[in-house]
Amino acid sequence: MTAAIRLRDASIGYGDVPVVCGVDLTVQPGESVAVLGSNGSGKTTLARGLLGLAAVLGGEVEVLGAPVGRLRERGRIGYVPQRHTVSGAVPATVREVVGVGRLARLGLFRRLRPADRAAVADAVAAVGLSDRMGDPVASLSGGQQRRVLVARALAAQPELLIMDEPTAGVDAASQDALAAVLAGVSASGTTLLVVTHETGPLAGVLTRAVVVDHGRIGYDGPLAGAEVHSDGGHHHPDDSGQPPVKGYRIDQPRVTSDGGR
Ligand SMILES: Nc1ncnc2c1ncn2[C@@H]1O[C@H](COP(=O)(O)OP(=O)(O)OP(=O)(O)O)[C@@H](O)[C@H]1O
Repeated sequence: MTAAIRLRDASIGYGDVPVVCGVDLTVQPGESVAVLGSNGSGKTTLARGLLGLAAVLGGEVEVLGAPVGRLRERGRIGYVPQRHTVSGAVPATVREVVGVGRLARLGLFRRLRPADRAAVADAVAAVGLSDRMGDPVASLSGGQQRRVLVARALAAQPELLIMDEPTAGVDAASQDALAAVLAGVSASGTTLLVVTHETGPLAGVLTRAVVVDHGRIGYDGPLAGAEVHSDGGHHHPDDSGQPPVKGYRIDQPRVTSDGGR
Protein backbone atom coordinates (compact mmCIF):
# COMPACT_ATOMS: atom_id res chain seq x y z
CA MET A 1 0.00 0.00 0.00
CA THR A 2 1.36 3.41 -0.94
CA ALA A 3 1.53 5.71 2.07
CA ALA A 4 -0.52 8.91 1.88
CA ILE A 5 2.37 10.79 3.50
CA ARG A 6 5.92 9.60 4.01
CA LEU A 7 8.73 11.65 5.49
CA ARG A 8 12.18 10.17 5.95
CA ASP A 9 14.68 12.18 7.94
CA ALA A 10 12.96 15.20 6.45
CA SER A 11 13.97 18.78 7.09
CA ILE A 12 11.64 21.56 5.96
CA GLY A 13 12.06 25.29 6.22
CA TYR A 14 12.42 28.63 4.53
CA GLY A 15 15.42 29.81 2.55
CA ASP A 16 18.15 27.57 3.88
CA VAL A 17 16.94 27.61 7.48
CA PRO A 18 15.26 24.38 8.61
CA VAL A 19 12.28 24.70 10.94
CA VAL A 20 11.34 21.03 10.92
CA CYS A 21 14.39 18.81 11.40
CA GLY A 22 15.01 15.13 10.73
CA VAL A 23 11.39 14.01 10.91
CA ASP A 24 10.23 10.47 10.17
CA LEU A 25 6.51 10.12 9.66
CA THR A 26 4.32 7.73 7.72
CA VAL A 27 0.58 8.21 7.39
CA GLN A 28 -1.38 5.42 5.74
CA PRO A 29 -4.38 6.08 3.49
CA GLY A 30 -7.54 6.58 5.51
CA GLU A 31 -5.80 7.64 8.72
CA SER A 32 -6.97 10.75 10.59
CA VAL A 33 -4.05 12.54 12.20
CA ALA A 34 -3.92 15.58 14.46
CA VAL A 35 -0.75 17.65 14.33
CA LEU A 36 -0.34 19.27 17.74
CA GLY A 37 2.28 21.42 19.43
CA SER A 38 2.90 24.84 20.85
CA ASN A 39 3.07 28.08 18.85
CA GLY A 40 6.07 28.18 16.56
CA SER A 41 6.91 24.50 16.96
CA GLY A 42 6.71 23.93 13.21
CA LYS A 43 3.25 22.45 12.60
CA THR A 44 2.31 24.78 9.77
CA THR A 45 5.75 24.43 8.23
CA LEU A 46 5.34 20.65 8.26
CA ALA A 47 1.94 20.95 6.56
CA ARG A 48 3.25 23.47 4.04
CA GLY A 49 6.18 21.19 3.26
CA LEU A 50 3.72 18.52 2.17
CA LEU A 51 2.23 20.98 -0.30
CA GLY A 52 5.46 22.32 -1.73
CA LEU A 53 4.84 25.68 -0.02
CA ALA A 54 7.87 25.34 2.26
CA ALA A 55 11.20 23.98 1.05
CA VAL A 56 12.34 20.42 1.63
CA LEU A 57 15.91 21.01 2.77
CA GLY A 58 16.89 17.43 3.45
CA GLY A 59 15.63 13.87 3.50
CA GLU A 60 12.57 12.71 1.61
CA VAL A 61 8.99 13.92 1.53
CA GLU A 62 6.48 11.92 -0.50
CA VAL A 63 2.79 12.63 -0.77
CA LEU A 64 0.38 10.16 -2.41
CA GLY A 65 3.35 8.20 -3.66
CA ALA A 66 5.18 11.05 -5.38
CA PRO A 67 7.98 13.33 -4.19
CA VAL A 68 6.59 16.72 -3.20
CA GLY A 69 5.95 18.89 -6.22
CA ARG A 70 5.93 15.95 -8.63
CA LEU A 71 2.32 14.94 -8.10
CA ARG A 72 0.53 15.64 -11.38
CA GLU A 73 -3.03 15.79 -10.09
CA ARG A 74 -2.81 18.50 -7.45
CA GLY A 75 -6.58 18.20 -6.95
CA ARG A 76 -5.95 14.93 -5.11
CA ILE A 77 -4.71 17.04 -2.20
CA GLY A 78 -7.04 19.48 -0.48
CA TYR A 79 -5.70 22.30 1.70
CA VAL A 80 -7.31 24.68 4.13
CA PRO A 81 -4.66 27.29 4.97
CA GLN A 82 -4.17 28.89 8.36
CA ARG A 83 -5.53 32.31 9.28
CA HIS A 84 -6.42 32.99 5.74
CA THR A 85 -9.59 34.64 4.72
CA VAL A 86 -10.74 35.16 1.20
CA SER A 87 -9.40 38.34 -0.36
CA GLY A 88 -11.99 41.02 -0.76
CA ALA A 89 -10.15 42.54 -3.71
CA VAL A 90 -12.04 40.46 -6.24
CA PRO A 91 -15.74 40.26 -5.51
CA ALA A 92 -16.46 36.56 -5.59
CA THR A 93 -19.51 34.75 -4.32
CA VAL A 94 -19.46 31.70 -2.06
CA ARG A 95 -20.51 29.62 -5.08
CA GLU A 96 -17.60 30.95 -7.16
CA VAL A 97 -14.91 30.45 -4.51
CA VAL A 98 -16.03 26.91 -3.76
CA GLY A 99 -16.34 26.28 -7.50
CA VAL A 100 -12.66 27.13 -7.87
CA GLY A 101 -11.94 24.26 -5.49
CA ARG A 102 -13.84 21.96 -7.77
CA LEU A 103 -11.93 23.26 -10.81
CA ALA A 104 -8.67 22.31 -9.12
CA ARG A 105 -9.82 18.73 -9.42
CA LEU A 106 -10.90 19.07 -13.04
CA GLY A 107 -7.82 20.89 -14.25
CA LEU A 108 -7.58 24.22 -15.96
CA PHE A 109 -9.87 25.28 -18.78
CA ARG A 110 -12.60 22.87 -17.86
CA ARG A 111 -16.07 24.02 -17.05
CA LEU A 112 -18.24 22.90 -14.21
CA ARG A 113 -20.85 20.35 -15.23
CA PRO A 114 -24.08 19.63 -13.37
CA ALA A 115 -22.37 16.94 -11.28
CA ASP A 116 -19.66 19.47 -10.33
CA ARG A 117 -22.26 22.06 -9.40
CA ALA A 118 -23.91 19.44 -7.23
CA ALA A 119 -20.57 18.74 -5.52
CA VAL A 120 -20.15 22.48 -4.91
CA ALA A 121 -23.66 22.72 -3.46
CA ASP A 122 -23.03 19.69 -1.25
CA ALA A 123 -19.78 21.18 0.06
CA VAL A 124 -21.44 24.50 0.85
CA ALA A 125 -24.32 22.69 2.55
CA ALA A 126 -21.81 20.67 4.57
CA VAL A 127 -20.46 23.85 6.13
CA GLY A 128 -23.95 25.24 6.65
CA LEU A 129 -23.79 28.13 4.21
CA SER A 130 -26.33 27.12 1.59
CA ASP A 131 -28.34 30.27 2.23
CA ARG A 132 -25.25 32.40 1.45
CA MET A 133 -24.37 30.79 -1.91
CA GLY A 134 -24.82 33.96 -3.93
CA ASP A 135 -23.32 36.35 -1.39
CA PRO A 136 -19.91 37.97 -1.86
CA VAL A 137 -17.47 36.12 0.38
CA ALA A 138 -16.10 39.45 1.61
CA SER A 139 -19.51 40.14 3.17
CA LEU A 140 -19.21 37.07 5.41
CA SER A 141 -17.74 37.00 8.91
CA GLY A 142 -14.22 35.65 9.51
CA GLY A 143 -15.53 32.33 10.83
CA GLN A 144 -17.90 31.99 7.90
CA GLN A 145 -15.05 32.71 5.48
CA ARG A 146 -13.04 29.91 7.07
CA ARG A 147 -16.00 27.62 6.48
CA VAL A 148 -16.01 28.70 2.82
CA LEU A 149 -12.35 27.64 2.60
CA VAL A 150 -13.24 24.29 4.14
CA ALA A 151 -16.02 23.91 1.54
CA ARG A 152 -13.57 24.85 -1.22
CA ALA A 153 -11.32 21.98 -0.13
CA LEU A 154 -14.21 19.54 0.31
CA ALA A 155 -15.64 20.31 -3.14
CA ALA A 156 -12.58 18.77 -4.78
CA GLN A 157 -13.23 15.49 -2.93
CA PRO A 158 -9.50 15.08 -2.30
CA GLU A 159 -7.81 11.84 -1.29
CA LEU A 160 -5.71 13.73 1.24
CA LEU A 161 -7.16 16.69 3.11
CA ILE A 162 -4.69 18.90 4.98
CA MET A 163 -6.28 21.50 7.23
CA ASP A 164 -4.49 24.13 9.27
CA GLU A 165 -6.61 25.08 12.27
CA PRO A 166 -9.97 24.62 10.57
CA THR A 167 -11.89 25.28 13.79
CA ALA A 168 -10.08 28.49 14.77
CA GLY A 169 -12.57 31.32 15.07
CA VAL A 170 -15.46 29.03 14.23
CA ASP A 171 -18.39 28.90 16.67
CA ALA A 172 -19.21 25.75 18.64
CA ALA A 173 -22.23 24.75 16.54
CA SER A 174 -20.21 25.07 13.33
CA GLN A 175 -17.31 23.15 14.87
CA ASP A 176 -19.68 20.30 15.66
CA ALA A 177 -21.04 20.45 12.12
CA LEU A 178 -17.50 20.40 10.74
CA ALA A 179 -16.66 17.39 12.91
CA ALA A 180 -19.67 15.54 11.48
CA VAL A 181 -18.61 16.42 7.94
CA LEU A 182 -15.04 15.29 8.55
CA ALA A 183 -16.29 12.04 10.09
CA GLY A 184 -18.15 11.37 6.84
CA VAL A 185 -15.17 12.36 4.71
CA SER A 186 -12.94 10.09 6.78
CA ALA A 187 -15.41 7.21 6.58
CA SER A 188 -15.28 7.49 2.79
CA GLY A 189 -11.53 6.78 2.96
CA THR A 190 -10.05 10.27 2.76
CA THR A 191 -6.82 10.75 4.70
CA LEU A 192 -6.98 13.68 7.12
CA LEU A 193 -4.09 15.68 8.52
CA VAL A 194 -5.33 18.46 10.78
CA VAL A 195 -3.11 21.04 12.46
CA THR A 196 -4.98 22.18 15.53
CA HIS A 197 -4.78 23.65 19.00
CA GLU A 198 -8.23 22.42 19.95
CA THR A 199 -8.61 18.70 19.61
CA GLY A 200 -11.88 18.78 21.55
CA PRO A 201 -14.26 19.39 18.64
CA LEU A 202 -12.55 16.83 16.43
CA ALA A 203 -11.70 14.24 19.08
CA GLY A 204 -14.21 11.80 17.62
CA VAL A 205 -12.67 12.05 14.17
CA LEU A 206 -8.92 12.25 14.73
CA THR A 207 -7.44 9.05 16.11
CA ARG A 208 -3.70 9.60 15.95
CA ALA A 209 -1.70 12.54 17.21
CA VAL A 210 1.71 13.80 16.16
CA VAL A 211 3.10 16.37 18.57
CA VAL A 212 5.68 18.70 17.04
CA ASP A 213 8.17 20.05 19.55
CA HIS A 214 10.83 22.49 18.37
CA GLY A 215 10.72 21.11 14.85
CA ARG A 216 10.88 17.47 15.88
CA ILE A 217 8.25 14.88 16.62
CA GLY A 218 7.98 14.49 20.39
CA TYR A 219 5.01 12.14 20.44
CA ASP A 220 3.35 9.98 17.83
CA GLY A 221 0.54 7.76 19.00
CA PRO A 222 -3.11 7.60 19.93
CA LEU A 223 -4.77 10.99 20.26
CA ALA A 224 -5.95 9.98 23.69
CA GLY A 225 -2.35 9.75 24.87
CA ALA A 226 -1.22 13.21 23.79
CA GLU A 227 -1.34 16.10 26.16
CA VAL A 228 0.52 19.37 26.30
CA HIS A 229 0.11 22.12 28.84
CA SER A 230 1.45 25.61 28.91
CA ASP A 231 3.42 24.37 31.91
CA GLY A 232 3.70 20.88 30.51
CA GLY A 233 6.54 18.57 29.78
CA HIS A 234 7.35 19.85 26.31
CA HIS A 235 9.09 23.00 27.38
CA HIS A 236 12.71 23.68 26.80
CA PRO A 237 14.79 26.10 28.81
CA ASP A 238 14.83 28.58 25.93
CA ASP A 239 11.07 28.92 26.25
CA SER A 240 11.49 31.09 29.31
CA GLY A 241 10.33 34.59 28.75
CA GLN A 242 7.69 33.59 26.24
CA PRO A 243 4.09 34.09 27.23
CA PRO A 244 2.34 30.90 28.25
CA VAL A 245 0.64 29.14 25.40
CA LYS A 246 -2.93 28.12 25.88
CA GLY A 247 -2.50 24.42 25.28
CA TYR A 248 -5.02 21.81 24.44
CA ARG A 249 -6.08 19.35 27.02
CA ILE A 250 -7.33 15.87 26.65
CA ASP A 251 -8.68 14.22 29.74
CA GLN A 252 -6.66 11.07 29.34
CA PRO A 253 -3.50 9.69 30.91
CA ARG A 254 -0.61 12.08 30.76
CA VAL A 255 2.49 11.57 28.67
CA THR A 256 5.76 12.92 29.96
CA SER A 257 8.17 14.87 27.82
CA ASP A 258 9.84 11.61 26.91
CA GLY A 259 6.58 9.93 25.97
CA GLY A 260 6.63 8.31 22.58
CA ARG A 261 10.24 9.02 21.86
N1 LIG B 1 7.58 32.21 5.64
C1 LIG B 1 8.46 32.04 6.65
N2 LIG B 1 9.74 32.43 6.51
C2 LIG B 1 10.64 32.26 7.49
N3 LIG B 1 10.36 31.69 8.68
C3 LIG B 1 9.11 31.27 8.89
C4 LIG B 1 8.09 31.41 7.88
N4 LIG B 1 6.94 30.90 8.37
C5 LIG B 1 7.22 30.46 9.61
N5 LIG B 1 8.52 30.68 9.93
C6 LIG B 1 9.17 30.33 11.20
O1 LIG B 1 9.05 28.94 11.42
C7 LIG B 1 8.83 28.68 12.81
C8 LIG B 1 7.65 27.73 12.94
O2 LIG B 1 6.49 28.37 12.43
P1 LIG B 1 5.16 27.53 12.13
O3 LIG B 1 4.19 28.48 11.53
O4 LIG B 1 5.48 26.30 11.38
O5 LIG B 1 4.71 27.15 13.60
P2 LIG B 1 3.35 26.53 14.15
O6 LIG B 1 3.71 25.36 14.98
O7 LIG B 1 2.40 26.28 13.02
O8 LIG B 1 2.83 27.71 15.08
P3 LIG B 1 1.35 28.25 15.44
O9 LIG B 1 0.80 27.33 16.45
O10 LIG B 1 1.64 29.60 16.02
O11 LIG B 1 0.57 28.33 14.16
C9 LIG B 1 8.63 30.02 13.47
O12 LIG B 1 9.82 30.31 14.18
C10 LIG B 1 8.45 30.98 12.34
O13 LIG B 1 9.02 32.22 12.65
